[in-house]
Amino acid sequence: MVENWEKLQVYTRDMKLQLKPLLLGVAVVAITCMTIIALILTLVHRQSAELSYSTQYGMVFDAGSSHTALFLYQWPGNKENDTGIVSQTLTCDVKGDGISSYVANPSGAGQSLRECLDIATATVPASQYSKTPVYLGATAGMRLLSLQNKTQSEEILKEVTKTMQSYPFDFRGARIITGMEEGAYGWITINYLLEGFIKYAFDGKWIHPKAGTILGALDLGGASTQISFIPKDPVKDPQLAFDLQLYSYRYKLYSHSYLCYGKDQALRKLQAYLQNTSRPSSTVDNPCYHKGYNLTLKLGDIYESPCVVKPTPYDPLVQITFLGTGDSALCTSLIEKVVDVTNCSLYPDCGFNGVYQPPVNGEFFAFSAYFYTFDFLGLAPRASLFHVFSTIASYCNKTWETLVTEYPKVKEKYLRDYCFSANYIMVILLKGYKFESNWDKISFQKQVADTDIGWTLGYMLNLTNMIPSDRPLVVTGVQNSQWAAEVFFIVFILFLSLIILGILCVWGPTS
Ligand SMILES: Nc1ncnc2c1ncn2[C@@H]1O[C@H](COP(=O)(O)OP(=O)(O)O)[C@@H](O)[C@H]1O
Ligand SMILES: [Ca+2]
Repeated sequence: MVENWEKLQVYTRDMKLQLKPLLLGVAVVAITCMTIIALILTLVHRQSAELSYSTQYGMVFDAGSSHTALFLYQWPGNKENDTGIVSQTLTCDVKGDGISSYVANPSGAGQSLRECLDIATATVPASQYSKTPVYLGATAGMRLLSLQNKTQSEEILKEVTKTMQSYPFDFRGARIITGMEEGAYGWITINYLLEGFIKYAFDGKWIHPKAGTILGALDLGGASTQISFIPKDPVKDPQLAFDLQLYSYRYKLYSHSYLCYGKDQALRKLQAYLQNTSRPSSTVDNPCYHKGYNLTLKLGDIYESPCVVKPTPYDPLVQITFLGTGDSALCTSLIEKVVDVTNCSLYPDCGFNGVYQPPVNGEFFAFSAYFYTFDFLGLAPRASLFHVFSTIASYCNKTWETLVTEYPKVKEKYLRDYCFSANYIMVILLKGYKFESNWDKISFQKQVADTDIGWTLGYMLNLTNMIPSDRPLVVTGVQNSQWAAEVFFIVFILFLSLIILGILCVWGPTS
């Protein structure tokens, strides 16, 4: 018995001696292999996660009264709830005038969009076409046309729809947006780009920026102009109040769009006023045009718009000639005759033409034609009131001959209109919106973070639900389920290795 017992002990000891290096080897190999596998799996997980986060695209046509432009945006996929993440990939200017000018040839409006759609097709990866939403929003030019002739405006929208649907993108509609939307979306664009709604802090938390970091928006188009801001006190007229809930915060926005008060329609009003006061003469001085610049128009060019009242008698083919006199002060006083800055009968607070407006509040960005005009005159982003007035006066005072030699590359239409536009801007900003004591709060800007300021980005963010009404969740680099799988796998390997090492320890040193 004793002999057998000793034999068994010797046998076991020999076995242990033989197995120990084997088990140790197995443990080391297992730990190494599993660590490698864990690393590979982690990498694979991350890679596949990155693939599923491929860049997404969205685009919006801004069909303005004077021209149409396409804006293509991109953002990392599945991170739509983040903020400050959407950026502008490209812009494309559609050749020709705005879509409302295609009354006689509606299919031409559709055709005009093709060039930009082709460029977008070449830019967006083919795999993303069907996931790329495309919108068209038409503004005041089409608003006016639909007032004049609804059938014609519908015909044009039908044609642009047809063209957009013939591309492989996710067509989400072509419509006329309201003035209120135009104002509110411009305001959303600015504050989204400036991270005024929500900020991603260094500690990984979403924070709501301090009050006062929200800016107001001033947009000057050709046919309408918009003002949008958060007033100090609640908006009294519910028709001009825009209630928004963005990332759990409520904003009570004041927004108004003045139809017919874009700079091109305002110029028509001025021309109509001059024509009316000069009748029956067929020539009249225009102090908003430069000395040496004469312009002959048919009455139809002035009066074929719902923004002006036709005279009686009226013959659209009769001609009138405007003779430029380049007098800034006179130009301003004429503008004050077509923009009613005195009529505030309904409310103590008002903008112009009797429209209710609470006192302006906070900082503002002025974009579109505000920017083009002030940038051309070297007054952007900011200049003192004194400098602004003297610059405008000396520009208006230049003869047409001097201007053409000084700026050979600038379009005649723009060069001719900057004097009027600059004076118009000063009238509506100072006397209309009452920025007299807040002039230094306005900054004339075109872009924020390489993205154009306009209503299109806000429109897309809203329609694709990229600005949730509630606070976004913190987004990690990979999906949560993948994280869980990876963590579980690593813990499992460590556990297994510990068991093997434990067995070795229990068997203890044998030699
Ligand atoms: N480079 C420029 N210089 C001056 N004015 C410009 C320039 N580019 C565009 N504009 C003007 O800006 C205005 C843009 O208005 P638009 O967006 O077409 O109309 P709306 O917004 O009223 O539908 C037009 O009056 C156009 O002539
Ligand atoms: Ca516009």
